[in-house]
Amino acid sequence: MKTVNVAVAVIKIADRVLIAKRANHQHQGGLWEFPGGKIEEGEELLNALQRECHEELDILPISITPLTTIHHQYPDKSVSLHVCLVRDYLGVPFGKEGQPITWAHQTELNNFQFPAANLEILSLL
Ligand SMILES: Nc1nc2c([nH]c(=O)n2[C@@H]2O[C@H](COP(=O)(O)OP(=O)(O)OP(=O)(O)O)[C@@H](O)[C@H]2O)c(=O)[nH]1
Repeated sequence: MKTVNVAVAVIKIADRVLIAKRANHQHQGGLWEFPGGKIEEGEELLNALQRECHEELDILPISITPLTTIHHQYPDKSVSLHVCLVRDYLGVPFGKEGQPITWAHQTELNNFQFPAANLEILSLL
């Protein structure tokens, strides 16, 4: 199965993390996620991360640090999540694609349902 490379932004300001709800029709739909999306052919990770944050949230991350890479096999899809920590950005985030977003306190992240691949990310925060 072909692996999909995904840029994932953990946007963390003080003790709060920005999460978004995936639309029902999407892969792993209805679950909460960190903003991001597929890295295009020949695209650099940081560029993909900035592009996705602009497309989904209307912000431009300006402080980006690689956090980890997670390889996960779903029954129908294989993904490599290239996770970066964003500590600063320009703009005011909103769900540009109509998706609900929220700033969750890091201690309450366990109350939200995430895709299985995200459990490892949550353990790092
Ligand atoms: N953005 C994002 N994707 C995630 C997370 N965790 C996780 O398993 N994924 C998986 O990564 C894959 C790519 O994400 P995506 O669906 O947002 O990418 P996209 O918008 O470019 O593609 P699409 O057009 O297929 O929806 C999906 O299979 C999704 O289920 C996460 O926290 N954030």
